Amino acid sequence: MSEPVFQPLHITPSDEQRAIQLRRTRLMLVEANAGAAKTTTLALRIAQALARGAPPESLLALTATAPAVTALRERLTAIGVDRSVAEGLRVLTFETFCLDVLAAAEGEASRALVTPEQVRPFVIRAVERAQSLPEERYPDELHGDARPADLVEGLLQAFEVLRGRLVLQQLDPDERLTPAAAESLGFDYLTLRSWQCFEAIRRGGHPDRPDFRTPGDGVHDLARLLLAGEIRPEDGFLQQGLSLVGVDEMHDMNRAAFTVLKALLAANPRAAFVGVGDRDQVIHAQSGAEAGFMGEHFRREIGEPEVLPLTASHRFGPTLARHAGALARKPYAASSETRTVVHLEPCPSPRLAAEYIARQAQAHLAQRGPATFRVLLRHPAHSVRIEHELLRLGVAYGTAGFTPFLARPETLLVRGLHAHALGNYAGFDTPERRAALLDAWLLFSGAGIDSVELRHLDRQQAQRVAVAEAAQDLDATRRFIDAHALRSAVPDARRTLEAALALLGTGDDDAFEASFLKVLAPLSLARRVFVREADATRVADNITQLVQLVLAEGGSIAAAMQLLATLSLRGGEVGRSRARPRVVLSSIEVAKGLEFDHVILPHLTAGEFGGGSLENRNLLYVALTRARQRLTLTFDPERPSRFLRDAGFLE
Ligand SMILES: Nc1ncnc2c1ncn2[C@@H]1O[C@H](COP(=O)(O)OP(=O)(O)OP(=O)(O)O)[C@@H](O)[C@H]1O
Repeated sequence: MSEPVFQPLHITPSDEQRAIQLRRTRLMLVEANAGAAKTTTLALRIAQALARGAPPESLLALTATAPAVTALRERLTAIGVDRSVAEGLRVLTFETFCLDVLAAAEGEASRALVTPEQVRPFVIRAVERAQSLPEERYPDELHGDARPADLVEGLLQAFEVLRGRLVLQQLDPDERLTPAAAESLGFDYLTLRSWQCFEAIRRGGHPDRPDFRTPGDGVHDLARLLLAGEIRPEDGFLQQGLSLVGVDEMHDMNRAAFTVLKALLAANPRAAFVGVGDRDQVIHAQSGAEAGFMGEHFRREIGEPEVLPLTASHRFGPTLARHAGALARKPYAASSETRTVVHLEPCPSPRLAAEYIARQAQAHLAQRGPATFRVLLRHPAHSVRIEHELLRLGVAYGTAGFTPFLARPETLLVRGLHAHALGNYAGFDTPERRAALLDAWLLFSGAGIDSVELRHLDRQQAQRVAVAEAAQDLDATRRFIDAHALRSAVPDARRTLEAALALLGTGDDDAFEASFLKVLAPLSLARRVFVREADATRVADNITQLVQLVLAEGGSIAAAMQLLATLSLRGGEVGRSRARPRVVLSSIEVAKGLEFDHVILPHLTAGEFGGGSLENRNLLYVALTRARQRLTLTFDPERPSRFLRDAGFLE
């Protein structure tokens, strides 16, 4: 009897796609260029399994990131898998999958610490513990000039690598850590001792589960427990009766995820495996992602896969394929009927670029078709001017991967300082808006809530209650700023904020232009709050962009602030509209795996897109290859990015 063959809607699969869809090989890998239909073909393979009668719960698709989950779900419904079936399928990030397995094994989920700011106190405690353990054999290796608080950023980065690469698991269990062993693992002794203490704090205190998990710890903990034999493939937690395991974006896999995959395949010997990826899209190398897991490691540790090709891009035409191929230095064919237009727009200043992009967005919306329009940004600070122009023109837009600039705490702080200095709270007319403003004040002032009535609550809850109460009316808001946000501020922050208030209180526009940024010192202000230097820099850049924008308005500072208040109200209305916005500004990371009819990639100017590192090149490669019909690149003609030449856009 011939078997049923799934027939997709809207597309006619190529012979290469059909081969992957129908092949019953146990292990299959597909390495292919962006847009060559990897995700679609994985979706076809899953749909084929359903057509053969596989129960939906026996199918599992895993990805490294949340955007890749969205992309695969979209493809499944696009090819005609019934929406209710598609929604019921397990398409998960490795992290979510592992957290589910751990919750089953441990009986209860551990609490999640998500931001570096939440993790910071534990890192500091870990360093202090490492430096004071009485049994330490190499105390001299652990004391330098830096204070533990100054080490946090570097340690968090190192911890991400240690987690993803399972570095300490490479040591013999009986081997003690020595400075020489640390060096052979590529880390300094203090980092590894601090990590051991951090892990002891994180995992101590409860016999069955860690006290908390940070992002990546789901995969890390499950991999660790598997390697230690504390959870075994045959224990049942991984035996899930699977008939198919698919992995999308497999180039983003690290050692920890690979360890879980290996155990999962061992626990489900009847499951076929299909992995798809593109080594030029590795953008998570900082957590140990390596294309080798779809190459030599796979062969050595899991088995010899059948490798099937997907040769040509179905997303865009030959011109864009040629540029993407030049950038990644590899052959790139296109079979798409689409003649993707590539347009270079020289923009001598960021302001001109923002105006150009906003006009393009406006023209796009005027067409009223279903086509999608996405502006992909290397840095969220680049969105400030663009959003400003969009708001001016009344263009409805959304953001993905970052907060709209008017809702960012640093924007609220600058507006709030001006409002407080002049007693004019225009734009802060609802309790929600005032609460957001007060949260921003508390964030940057470092002030805690010290109230006898709220002592029974933790810091976050106490802040929520106190802020909600103070935001009820304007007078209470004002009083709260004076009595809490300023008076209980950490001394440095208080001095800075009071100086900024004094400057703004003069109403002197020349003084604002000459000294506001000097007085506010955004980078120092942000460094007090954020652990990662990159976050502090981003926030400081946003403040600088905002101040430049206020100055560029040309009129008085008060009028510019009033305009921001008006635009903020308008932005709020846009945000409340239920329709899916057809113009979206996003980071490149969250656009991975997705595609749009018109993509604009601004600021391909020297120094703006990051250096010529492999990570930046891969980010650009991902960004370019999101376009279907039109790709627009803006750049300063005096200082074009070297990538424009590498990709053959410029001679
Ligand atoms: N046989 C086909 N005919 C026409 N279009 C197709 C066909 N197969 C896939 N496509 C279309 O090609 C586009 C790219 O497919 P897909 O997103 O699966 O590529 P990908 O290789 O996963 O891309 P990326 O690496 O960027 O994630 C989609 O719009 C998809 O609908």
